[in-house]
Amino acid sequence: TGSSRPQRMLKAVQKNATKGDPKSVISAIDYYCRHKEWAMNVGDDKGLILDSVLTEVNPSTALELGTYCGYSSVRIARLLSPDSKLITIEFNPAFAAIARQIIAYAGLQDKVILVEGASGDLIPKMKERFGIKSFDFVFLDHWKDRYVPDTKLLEDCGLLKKGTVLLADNVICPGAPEYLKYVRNNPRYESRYYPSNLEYTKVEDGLEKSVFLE
Ligand SMILES: O=C(NCCc1nnc(-c2ccc3[nH]cnc3c2)[nH]1)c1cc(-c2ccc(F)cc2)cc(O)c1O
Ligand SMILES: [Mg+2]
Repeated sequence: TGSSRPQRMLKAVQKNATKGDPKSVISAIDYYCRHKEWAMNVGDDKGLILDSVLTEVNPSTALELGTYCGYSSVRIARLLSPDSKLITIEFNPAFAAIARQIIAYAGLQDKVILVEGASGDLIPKMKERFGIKSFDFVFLDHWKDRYVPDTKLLEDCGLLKKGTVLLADNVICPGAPEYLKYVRNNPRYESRYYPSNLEYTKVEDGLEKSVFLE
């Protein structure tokens, strides 16, 4: 059997990036996915918005739902301060295996805790397993029909505090219409849409930033 798209992406990183240099890992993936083979990373355009929100929030504990190959894990972890941590949840073991290698290649394995499993099962275990009181930042980039149930679960598990920032990818394409309705009509959130484009394409997409108010 041949290689998979994530395996080819890892090869491109090992060939074109410098070990321990997160910026070169990000550029190698963006180059490969723009010129060789599209893949569902948040990408360079939306990545700049992710970077600016992260710099503003400067989270001590961040959560990512949907690791895929680790592109956004690297984008997030490279901007975290020394004792901060990113916990990233990935459902697909094959994706997780590649993501671990890409995160390690970037030299960020000490800042990233990659957990394999379903978000719905793992979110309620965050406190007991990782000693998390609450998250300062959550990046939603997993199955789009999980955005609402997992946001509600984070609320119910007391994992959001006043000022926690949720940033959701793909609210236009593939789209998360129920999520937009949920956060935009909810007095507990202050939401704002950041227009951009679907990674490596001219198709419209964007990020929704929602601040938890209580
Ligand atoms: O499906 C996406 N992302 C999700 C992957 C994932 N990686 N991990 C999970 C997970 C992780 C824990 C989970 N727990 C329960 N379900 C889970 C699912 N899901 C996605 C799709 C597109 C896309 C756009 C246009 C197209 F024509 C085709 C595709 C673009 C994007 O930026 C995406 O993020
Ligand atoms: Mg996405």
